[in-house]
Amino acid sequence: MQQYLELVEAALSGGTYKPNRTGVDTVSSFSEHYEVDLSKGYPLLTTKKMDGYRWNSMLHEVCWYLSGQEHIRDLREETKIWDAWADDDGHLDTAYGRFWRRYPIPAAEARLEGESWPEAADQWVTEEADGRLTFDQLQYVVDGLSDSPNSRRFVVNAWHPANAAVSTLPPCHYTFVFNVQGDRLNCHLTQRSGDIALGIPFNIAAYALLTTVVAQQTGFEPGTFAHTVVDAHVYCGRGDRGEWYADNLETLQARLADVDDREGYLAVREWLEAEAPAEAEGDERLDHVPGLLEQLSRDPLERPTLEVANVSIDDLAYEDVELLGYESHEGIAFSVAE
Ligand SMILES: Nc1nc(=O)c2c([nH]1)NC[C@@H]1CN(c3ccc(C(=O)N[C@@H](CCC(=O)O)C(=O)O)cc3)CN21
Ligand SMILES: O=c1ccn([C@H]2C[C@H](O)[C@@H](COP(=O)(O)O)O2)c(=O)[nH]1
Repeated sequence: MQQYLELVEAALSGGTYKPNRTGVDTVSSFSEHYEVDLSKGYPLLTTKKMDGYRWNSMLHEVCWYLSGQEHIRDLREETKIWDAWADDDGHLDTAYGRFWRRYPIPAAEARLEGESWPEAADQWVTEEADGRLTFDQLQYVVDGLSDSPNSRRFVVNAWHPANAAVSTLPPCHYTFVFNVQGDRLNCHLTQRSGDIALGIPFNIAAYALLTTVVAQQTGFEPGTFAHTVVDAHVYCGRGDRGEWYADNLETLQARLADVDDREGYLAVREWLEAEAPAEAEGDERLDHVPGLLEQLSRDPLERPTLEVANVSIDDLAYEDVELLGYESHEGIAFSVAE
């Protein structure tokens, strides 16, 4: 997908050096945006291998979101990608699916005079085992798309400000809006923070799949996936390796400006590996820049397609989604900054 390569190129060429809470530094760019037409195929990256275990992780992650579970006890049987952020019981402080499917409704005593809130018996409201009321934002949107497709209120929000202020990892992709134009269902995702090498390829695949599923369930064609990433960053390593970029980013960017064909990115990578201090033992591949330069040197291949069984968002399971006609370049290993 050319748009992804342009995102990588934009962040590396225009970004600034930015340390952050993880201790793994970044090259970061503000407010990157791109759009993908889903009618032209499924935007699973082809410039690195995304089928096999990566596809498995991504698809189980989407099924976990749809489940509305607040824990990863089922998800961690299938993939380790969320393990580092959960406790031994599988509790996770990041509420994606839980807020999509079970957003908290204020208790009766917390409501102000004149405010409108649904009651326990109302549509899309669940009375939880302990009596709390929650709201199913995703089902509300799916039903609304069928009943009043021209509505401009199809917002699903995973951000709760008070929770986000104390959460160990508040949601990164925190709000999305569906919007119908003609027979096309479009989806706009806003992400506050995006790990370009590891997180974003999964995020693109997940929301393109979600849009395809919701379109199928509501009788629309999958339209455009639009993605805004507020802090779009490339991790560039820990310690001396990360700090090297503080002094050398300008030179790297001058070299990138001189690249005039894909091969040229490999020469930049060679220069970087010769100049930058080696990554310390245990920190290998926390610098994502070399791997992304390798990716920039590769030509995107034809997009695959998706075949999704006709099942509701409640029932969607791993076996219901098939990836067809996928071919890719080799996999690239990156380590995750915790
Ligand atoms: N730094 C960072 N980047 C992220 O993308 C990220 C976080 N933290 N924290 C929370 C979640 C967890 N996510 C992750 C975590 C790990 C991989 C990862 O290691 N991906 C490997 C494949 C691993 C596998 O499927 O088992 C890859 O090569 O894509 C991807 C997304 C996305 N999020
Ligand atoms: O779906 C996801 C989840 C997480 N990320 C990345 C973005 C950041 O690199 C980290 C989160 O760190 P913060 O300090 O909370 O921003 O995880 C992603 O890209 N996609």
